[in-house]
Parts: sequence; C-alpha cells; structure tokens
Amino acid sequence: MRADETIFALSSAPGRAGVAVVRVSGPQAMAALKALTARVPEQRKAELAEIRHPTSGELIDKGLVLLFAAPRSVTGEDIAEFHIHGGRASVAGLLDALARVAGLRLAEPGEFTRRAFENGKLDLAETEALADLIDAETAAQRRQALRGLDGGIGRAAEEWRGRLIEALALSEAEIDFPDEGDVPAGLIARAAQIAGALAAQIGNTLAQQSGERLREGAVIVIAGPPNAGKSSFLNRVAKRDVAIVSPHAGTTRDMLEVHLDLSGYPATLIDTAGLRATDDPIEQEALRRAEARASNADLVLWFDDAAAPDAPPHNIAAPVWRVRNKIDVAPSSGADYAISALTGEGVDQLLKALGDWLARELAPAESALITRERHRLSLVDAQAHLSRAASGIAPELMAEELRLSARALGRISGRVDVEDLLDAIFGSFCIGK
Ligand SMILES: Nc1nc2c(ncn2[C@@H]2O[C@H](COP(=O)(O)OP(=O)(O)OP(=O)(O)O)[C@@H](O)[C@H]2O)c(=O)[nH]1
Ligand SMILES: [K+]
Ligand SMILES: [Mg+2]
Repeated sequence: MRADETIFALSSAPGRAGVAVVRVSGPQAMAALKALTARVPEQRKAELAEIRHPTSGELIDKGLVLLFAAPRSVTGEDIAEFHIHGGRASVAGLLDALARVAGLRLAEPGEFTRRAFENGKLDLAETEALADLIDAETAAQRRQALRGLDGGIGRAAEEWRGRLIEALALSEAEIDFPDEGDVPAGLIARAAQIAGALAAQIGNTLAQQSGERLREGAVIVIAGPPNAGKSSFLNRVAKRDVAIVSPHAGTTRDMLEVHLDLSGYPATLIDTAGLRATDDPIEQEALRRAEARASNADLVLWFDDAAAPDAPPHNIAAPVWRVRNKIDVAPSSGADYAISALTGEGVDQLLKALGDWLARELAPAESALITRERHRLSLVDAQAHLSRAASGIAPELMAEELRLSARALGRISGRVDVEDLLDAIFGSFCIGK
C-alpha cells in the first residue's frame, strides 16, 4: 500500500438504491473532481454538478460532489465524494471514469480504514469497533460498537500503558543510579506498587463479563423429539419457510439457523434434528451434530408435543426451557411455555420471555471493555508480566517485564508491534470502507 496512490470505491452498498456514494481518497482527489466536473467545489459543501466521462465527455449523471481537504477527513487525506443516483449503470459509469484519471486506482478491501489508521484517525481497537458498527444488526450491538469507537478498550489500554511507563522509568532510574544520593530511596518499591495496582485493575477488567457474546449474539437451540414442531416454530419466528416441515418424523437433518433481533438484542435460533434412537447413519450424524450444538448453546428450548410429552435429557449443560407445542390439538400442563406453532397461540409470550432473558444476559456486556478475544489475550499477557514485575524481582528483570507488559497493552490500540495484525484486521472490511 502506498500513500501517494489515490484510491476510489463505491462506499455505499452495491445494488440498486436511491443514492450511491463513491469516495476518492489521496493526493489526486481534487484532480479527479476537476477531471469529471471541470471544477473543484468549496470545501465541505455539497454542490450539484454534471459528472462527465473524462475522455469521451459523455454525461454520466448529475449529482452532488464534496471535497474534504487533508487532514480534516476520515482518512486524513484529501477526499472527494460523488453522490449519484444508485443505479448499477450509473455507478459502473462513474467507477470507469475515475479509473481513467491518472494516479487513481480501485481501493482494496478495508483500504480507506487502513489509511485512517495509518494517519492516526483511528486506533486499532476503534477500527475493530467501526467494523462492528457496520456489522451491527441490533440496537444493543450498535450501542456497544459506538462505545468502542469512542475510545473504549483502546483508551483504557493506553492509560494503563502510560502508568506502566512511569513504573518503567522508576525502575530504570534505580538501575542507572543505584547509589546516588539525589535519587530518592524506594524507587523500585514504588515501581512494584504501581505494577501490582495495574495488575489488579486489569484483573478486574478481565473478570467482568465480556462483550464478545453481545457482538456474536446468544445461541438458542431448538431441540426435542421428532415431529414436535421444531421446524414449524422456526419458520413462524423467521416469518418465512426456512425449514422443511412435514408429518414425516426425521425431516430435519442439517441444522438451520436464523438471526433474530429480540427486544433489541441479537440471537441465533437453531433448528436441529429430532432426537430419537435410529439405525440410519445419516440421521445418526444429524443427531450427533444436534447434541453438540445443544451442548454449546446459551439456552435450549426443549420442544415436545402436547399429545406425547417427553422430558429433556439430563446431559444438557445450558439452561433448558420446556416448550409444549400443538396445544391446539391437546390441552397441556407441566411445561414452562405452551404454544401452537400452527396457530401462533402462545408464541408472542415465548418471544417476549426470550427477549427479556436476552436483555438480562447481554445488557451487562454492552458496557464491557473487552469485545474480542484479541483484547482478552493481550490483557492476560500484560497482566502476567505485571504480576511478575511486582513480585520482588531484581530491577533489571522488573524493567524487562514492564517493557513486555507495555508491548502487550500497545497491541490493543495498535500503536506498537502491530504489522502482523494489520492485514488480518483490515482484510475483514469490504471494499469502500
Ligand atoms: N396441530 C398442530 N400441528 C403442528 C404444530 N406444529 C407442527 N405441527 C405439525 O407437526 C408436523 C411436524 O412438524 P415439524 O415442524 O416438521 O416438526 P419437527 O420437530 O421439525 O420434526 P423433525 O424435523 O422431523 O424432527 C407437521 O405436520 C406440522 O404441520 C402445531 O402447533 N399444531
Ligand atoms: K417432521
Ligand atoms: Mg424439523
């Protein structure tokens, strides 16, 4: 990647739309505006312009153009924006026109964000939060991502790193001037005290509920005997025919999942094969998978048929809610919820209870600092080095532990030691972001 190259891409979603936004970032952004509209708009002011092909002069579209001059732009470079009609041909025409401008090329996935990072507009944790915001499907996920974009774990890690560097300075003063009268006594003890306090604080953060589950959504598995109406329930909740429903026991083989927004919280609802003894090897494999999925679930909805109640097996680790289905054909008692997947009776109550449960389970995760495994591993690493630094070791060893800890913390915001992380993180973005 080279900063002297100017990149462009469709930044809004591909496909037909009212408006499409194409962004150009880099030193040739103004030249691109001039080449296509024969002028450069006033900074940060939308202007209506005729956008023409630079070689043929053909009119591509009339649209709004904007200029954000460096460094006051999202990437920190000159940015030109073209807001045009969101037709496939209009967008293709504009992208083709931009490709003809000298020094411009199509952006790679995540390249706009990567430039923002390299120009200090975002730290690495904020970059991750931006990716989360783009991916957020529910209100709670959006709030979590916004908190991350507002500093979150990156800011905390930098604060801790600042205090750690203070401790490092103390221990190095002790190493450099061990016997000098004007160096106050007990430097190493103070450094150890700071290290111990930081280790405890990071330990507290690690002990708090992590935000990962909110990012990914809770997993709710529908399990139960064949023909209990599991797939019928999934279809009703999804409001479309996701799963095949039939009176034939053993209809579902492959697990099917739908993503739900329940009271603003995310969940993945998974339909599984009906549990029963069978000789069919394919069905046995389906059952093995269903059981494995149920064992990793956050919640299991155990479905049975009002005409043939069936208790759940005892080896399910997750909390189990018993749901009795088909109450339209047989009266029911003894389950947590009674529904009819066919008529819809009782389904709203069950969904409401699931929404309340999700809110209880996931609300604390909204304010969690740690939202990714990467953050957790860096903090565990930083804490281990801090604990060793505080354990009364020689000043030289202590300084080394503090340095290692500072590096682990620095990896969170990405200000140091990150080259190898960059490709992985930016690669998860799409082109135009
Ligand atoms: N009367 C009545 N029939 C239902 C209800 N829910 C499902 N059924 C019927 O029960 C049969 C089995 O439904 P499915 O949704 O395929 O059941 P399943 O639990 O997914 O079955 P497997 O995938 O084979 O384990 C179908 O004929 C459905 O139409 C209900 O609430 N009331
Ligand atoms: K069935
Ligand atoms: Mg089924």
